[in-house]
Amino acid sequence: MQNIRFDTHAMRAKVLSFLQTSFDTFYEHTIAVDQKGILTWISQSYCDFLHLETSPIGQHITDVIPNSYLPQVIATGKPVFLDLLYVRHQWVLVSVIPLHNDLGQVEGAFGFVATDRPSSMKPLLAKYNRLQSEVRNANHYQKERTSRYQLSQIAGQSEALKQVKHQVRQAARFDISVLLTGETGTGKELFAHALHNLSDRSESPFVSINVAAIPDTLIEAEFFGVAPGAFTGAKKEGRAGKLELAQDGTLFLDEIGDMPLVLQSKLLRVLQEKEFEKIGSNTIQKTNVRIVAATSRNLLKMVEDGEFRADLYYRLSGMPIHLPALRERPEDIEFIAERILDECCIRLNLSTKELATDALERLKLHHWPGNVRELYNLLERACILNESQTLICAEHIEALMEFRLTPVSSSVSFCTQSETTEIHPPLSLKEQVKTAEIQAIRKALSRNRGKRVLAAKQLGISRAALYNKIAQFNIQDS
Ligand SMILES: Nc1ncnc2c1ncn2[C@@H]1O[C@H](COP(=O)(O)OP(=O)(O)OP(=O)(O)O)[C@@H](O)[C@H]1O
Repeated sequence: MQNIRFDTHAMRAKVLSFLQTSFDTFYEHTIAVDQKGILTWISQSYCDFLHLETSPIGQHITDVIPNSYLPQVIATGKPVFLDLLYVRHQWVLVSVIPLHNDLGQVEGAFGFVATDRPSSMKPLLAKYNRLQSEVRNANHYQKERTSRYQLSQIAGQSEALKQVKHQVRQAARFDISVLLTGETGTGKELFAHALHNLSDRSESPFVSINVAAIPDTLIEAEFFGVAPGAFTGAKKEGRAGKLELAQDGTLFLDEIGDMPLVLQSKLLRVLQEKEFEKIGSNTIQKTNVRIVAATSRNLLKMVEDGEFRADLYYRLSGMPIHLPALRERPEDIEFIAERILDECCIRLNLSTKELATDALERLKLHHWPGNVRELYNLLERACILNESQTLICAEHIEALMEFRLTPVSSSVSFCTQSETTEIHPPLSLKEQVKTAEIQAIRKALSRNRGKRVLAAKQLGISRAALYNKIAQFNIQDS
């Protein structure tokens, strides 16, 4: 059933009426939109499920179900069969089919929810997750070159996030370089995947390279590849670099601020000339990739300080997109937290959990230096430690927040819950946060005997972000 066509209006009306009744019988919920995505019909059961008090007929589908597949089906004319969709804090199994007119043009689409019952979804979701992880393990090499996330999977309803999504959609339409900036853990990599998936290059590879994670001595080989027999010890058959693997697709350069100056010049040449040479080769290879770069560092400041090439900066930032920190969009915390709780419970095979109102309020008060990654780690621990609970409360959250801000005398100290609290005039929030970060970093470094990679992991931030903070706060290794 690729599409539905009708020879006459009368037949169309008859068939549509028949289909609506049948679908209403066979499926839990049904919905229909016109070619502009405006809702023309919705079953009462779907209204109930969505907790809609007034009829949504006449509204745009994304105002009712923000991540619906219907706009995609209208745009592409291709159906979606039995896919998972996250609606009203739970997964549902949906199908969407386009409706074509006599000229073959899409004139609307039908959506069906096959089931919304968590009990019947659980085995399916568990199997889905298991299969996904098997595929990941079995085909890790290939996986590195595929893009995993869609824009609709990025949770959040804040104006700031909507603006970012809009910019990503726009950037995806044009073949320009994109520079994603924002603090660690704000979702830069997630958006890079989504951008690739939305672009015309989505059928080609998505290849990522974390510049900060590769030693300077190896980065050129990783980037450009090595010609056969280039040097003693090199593989006889040579090795393809990430640039070559990303041919026709997207090359994601994470932590671009950590790129050595020598490689910056070479990357500039790739961007300008669209060609490169493998290490140990004189042959020039043509390249066709879209570069999406990301950094949590202040690249403009690095340009001023002579640490980053100005010409490369402007080449990379064809479309600069800034991701706001989580603390700047507290209204997103609820959506993201619920998504994380569901994901964690399914992945860890735990009973379903919800967030209590006081827990949400507590989460909104936190500063989130590690942004969504930190939130993810905290909620994952909350799920594990409160395995038998169905409600995650403020006290569960509080217990996991390593440092509680407690003003003591003229300075800020960080007490565990068992320590007493004195009330004194508080310092500014900025000062308190800074002190908290310094304390947290010192503690993580000392716990991990100065090993920064381990400390960064424990803090839920990237290695590069940790290096930045150590320099910024002038923290000495003890
Ligand atoms: N809006 C969101 N909805 C759901 N998950 C999110 C969202 N934003 C970020 N995440 C999750 O947070 C984690 C960190 O995201 P990501 O790695 O994309 O951040 P980043 O900005 O690239 O971090 P870094 O600068 O440290 O590399 C990932 O697990 C990602 O899936």
